Amino acid sequence: MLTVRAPATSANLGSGFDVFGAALGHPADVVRVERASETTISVTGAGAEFVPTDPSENTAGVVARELDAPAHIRIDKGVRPSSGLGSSAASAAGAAVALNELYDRGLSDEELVRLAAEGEAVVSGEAHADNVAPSILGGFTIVTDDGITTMDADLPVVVCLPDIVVSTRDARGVVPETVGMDQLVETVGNASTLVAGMARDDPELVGRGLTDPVVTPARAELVDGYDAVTEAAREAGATGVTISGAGPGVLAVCRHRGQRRAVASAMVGAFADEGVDSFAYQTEIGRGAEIYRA
Ligand SMILES: Nc1ncnc2c1ncn2[C@@H]1O[C@H](COP(=O)(O)OP(=O)(O)OP(=O)(O)O)[C@@H](O)[C@H]1O
Ligand SMILES: N[C@@H](CCO)C(=O)O
Repeated sequence: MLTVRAPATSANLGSGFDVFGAALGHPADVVRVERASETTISVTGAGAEFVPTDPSENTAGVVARELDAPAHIRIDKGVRPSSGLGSSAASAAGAAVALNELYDRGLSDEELVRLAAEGEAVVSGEAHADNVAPSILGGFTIVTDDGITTMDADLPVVVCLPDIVVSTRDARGVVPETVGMDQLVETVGNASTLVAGMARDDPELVGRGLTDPVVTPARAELVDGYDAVTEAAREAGATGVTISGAGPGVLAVCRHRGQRRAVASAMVGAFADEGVDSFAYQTEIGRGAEIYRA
């Protein structure tokens, strides 16, 4: 038996659609694996009722199949499904790290990310690595076809999770198929600013770099109260706000840890004013998946 904690993640970070991702200090999925002749899956925790236990439909089950590593897999969901916090990715990442260790396969970090991305494909239809990379590697990650770049980053954030469901499939459906040159230039500028900010642990630069003129405005239509919550977070001192992953989670970057409480309370209050219940995680960019009990 082996246990792995795989953290929630926030993909895109506004200007880095399908490229940027960051691991969060919490919440996390806990994945327990035990060798077996056939893979079985059981799921408990946040939103467990929405998670398939058929291994061919569960991201962790697909990882076991791809690695040819059958196991009894127990997933304790800390990351609510369809949250924008990389829920399905956390299970895939946890399973990849756990099964690699359980079966002593010796995969490299990059191979583990590719394997976990195959697990993700069962949910989104495509193998995205922008959530699984930070869940496995930790910190801030940049995923391109040519490889993965990782960076440690120390940044306080708040992620507010409204009680509405937005599936990644639906959120991808509203993304514009083309962009104008002005939007391209703005996006490149913001993405570059964000990377410089991550390298310097500078919340002002990261906050500025979260702005995105293309994907976030289209997706904001799917998140009731998004504009009001953004404004409230900024008024409470956040340097920047964006949709976390495909939504509906909303991520705000704070200047210092002590500010998170006020930002969290402002975001929850703004959602409440729109008639939406929500919960805010006061967290930070954190570590990747950890094997914490063998
Ligand atoms: N192990 C798993 N954990 C969570 N969801 C899973 C898992 N396996 C399959 N799913 C399915 O994946 C869907 C949730 O994934 P989705 O990508 O929509 O949300 P997310 O991972 O929270 O968001 P995002 O990728 O935007 O951060 C649900 O429909 C759920 O049934
Ligand atoms: N980059 C992906 C993350 C969610 O899987 C998206 O925003 O659609």
